[in-house]
Amino acid sequence: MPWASLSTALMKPSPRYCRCRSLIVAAEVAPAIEAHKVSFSVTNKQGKSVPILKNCSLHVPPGQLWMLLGPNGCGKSTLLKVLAGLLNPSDGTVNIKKPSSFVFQNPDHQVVMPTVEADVAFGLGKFNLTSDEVRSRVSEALEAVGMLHYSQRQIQTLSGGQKQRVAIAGALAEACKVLLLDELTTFLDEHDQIGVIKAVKNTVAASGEVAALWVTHRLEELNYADGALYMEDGRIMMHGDVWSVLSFIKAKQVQYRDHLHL
Ligand SMILES: Nc1ncnc2c1ncn2[C@@H]1O[C@H](COP(=O)(O)OP(=O)(O)OP(=O)(O)O)[C@@H](O)[C@H]1O
Repeated sequence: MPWASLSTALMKPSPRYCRCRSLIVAAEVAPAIEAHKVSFSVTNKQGKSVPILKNCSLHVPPGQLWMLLGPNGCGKSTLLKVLAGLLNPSDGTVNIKKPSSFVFQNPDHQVVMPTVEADVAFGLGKFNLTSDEVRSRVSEALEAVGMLHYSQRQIQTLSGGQKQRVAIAGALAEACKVLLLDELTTFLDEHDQIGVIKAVKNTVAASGEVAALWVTHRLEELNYADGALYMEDGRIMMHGDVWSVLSFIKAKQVQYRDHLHL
């Protein structure tokens, strides 16, 4: 999707964008997500190495929600997979607080058990917890994403956004420190979209230690971000406070329109 076709509705500054002080304070804290000069290449059918990620460096402090933006095919999902350890970088280093959890785009691929409660408890089997401990972790996680009232509901009766929130609760129940979220709102209507993003924002802010990196195409979602990254052609072009990144994107859109003589 070219940037000129993206929503420009939220190009005005808002108090949420003025997080410079919190960013400076956060910079003194060890990042929850850190990548240093990460590159990733694939080998094509001709045996030639094709670079997908080029020298990407980033850091996300604990207790913050950051967004990763950029045009289609620039490498956002690949970067998220490298951060999650699903792909090995060709070069560079990744440091992520553990446990971390990757939540995918399609809500129907996230949930595996028949009821909400059973689904959130599903990943806890490996921890050797008592049933009281499991119940307490499941309730706290569902409460965090605003889904406690749904604990006995059949999964198939939930909306897409509610399924995403259950998937996030599953990660929280496992005490994950990092949430890597790949275009969660793509298949959701506006109401569900806002519900999921608020659940993540509130969870991250209330925990003070969970960090989330959220891939999106929707500029309006930046309203909820503490910081942002903008990628193009496998490179991170901007990394910092939301207002600076938005200004950068806006300048890009103007350049693009001028180029097309619009
Ligand atoms: N295994 C692979 N083999 C060959 N090319 C790949 C592979 N994985 C990713 N790519 C290419 O790398 C580029 C980046 O893909 P990626 O899915 O990370 O982009 P993206 O920014 O997430 O895109 P979108 O916004 O469309 O989801 C694309 O050109 C894609 O075709």
